[in-house]
Amino acid sequence: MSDDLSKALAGVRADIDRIDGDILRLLNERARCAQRVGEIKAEFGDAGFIYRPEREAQVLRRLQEANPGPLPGENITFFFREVMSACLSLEQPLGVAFLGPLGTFSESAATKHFGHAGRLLPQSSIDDVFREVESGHAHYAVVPVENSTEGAVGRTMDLLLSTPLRICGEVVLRIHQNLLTRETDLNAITRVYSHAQSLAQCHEWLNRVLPNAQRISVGSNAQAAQLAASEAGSAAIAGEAAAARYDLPKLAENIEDEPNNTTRFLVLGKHDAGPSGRDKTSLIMSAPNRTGALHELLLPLSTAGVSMCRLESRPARNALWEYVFYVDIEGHRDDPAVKAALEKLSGYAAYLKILGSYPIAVY
Ligand SMILES: O=C(O)C(=O)C[C@]1(C(=O)O)C=C[C@@H](O)C=C1
Repeated sequence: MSDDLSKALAGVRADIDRIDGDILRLLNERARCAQRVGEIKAEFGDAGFIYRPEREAQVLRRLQEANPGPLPGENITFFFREVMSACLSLEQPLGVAFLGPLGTFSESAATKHFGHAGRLLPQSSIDDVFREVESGHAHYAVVPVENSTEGAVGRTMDLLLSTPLRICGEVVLRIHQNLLTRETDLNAITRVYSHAQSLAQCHEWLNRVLPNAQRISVGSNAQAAQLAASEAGSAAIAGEAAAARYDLPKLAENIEDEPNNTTRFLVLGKHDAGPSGRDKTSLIMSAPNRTGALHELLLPLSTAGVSMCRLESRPARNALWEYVFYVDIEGHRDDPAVKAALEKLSGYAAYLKILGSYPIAVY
């Protein structure tokens, strides 16, 4: 290194060292504030629910708006989620259940939302994820609910019908699929393992590039990666997290057919969230079995000026050819317009369950 270069770098590096020192001091000062918040919650008998999704969403939105750059807003969100995760763990370390094994997109969604200080509790089925929180073994659950290419996740939708848990947040994750294998030549691949949804998301790519490989559906794409890591001639379709976890090279990247492939996850706990200013409310309802009943059911929403952002129907399971409707609306259940619409709705609906109000995902 030339002397001039060393001198020029030393000056800027001294600035970086000084700034890092300031950041370190400020981070710990912030952590002490969070500890104090925890003590205040305890003093006021409010220690049960340390995690405050509405407050976290407000913090992240404010910082995104205030961000002058050059760091992109997405990075700011990532850093501050980690900061809040670390601060929260000083108040109370959170156990977060999700569909395992480690390396699934559900794990990525759980860490994206709760940061790395959360205690990850991988489960072997979506039923177990719900049970883990219902029984009090975990504080929160993160479950996939819909994918932009493949639609609703049926098991999650069905379990929402009967669970006492509440939705307190949502996580939106861009899904990039990769072909993971120890093989170095596509021609050597005779079997491709993945979760059925991931196989479907890469259907056209597989038809084009590996038309003769057998497609084998397994419980999760992390499990697929485990299999591909141990069997010659096999590959897995899975995400970055599985590639890193099982040390599998990527022979092809971003092989999903739909470039905007995105999955929405729900955060479930024993409470919903307070109003954050930009919220959603999720409901399940059923209409009486007569002409125009669904129209009547949705009318209170439009007359109150409440926007509907999602409507899905599913078989009621307890009666043939009867359906329940899953509806997401904009706003918090405490907002006057939403409150009025829900009151009206409860008069029309044969069945109405409010799953929770929660902040719209920040990313
Ligand atoms: O404001 C609170 O209630 C806190 O507990 C502090 C804090 C934070 O670090 O900003 C931590 C955890 C909560 O989920 C929300 C925010």
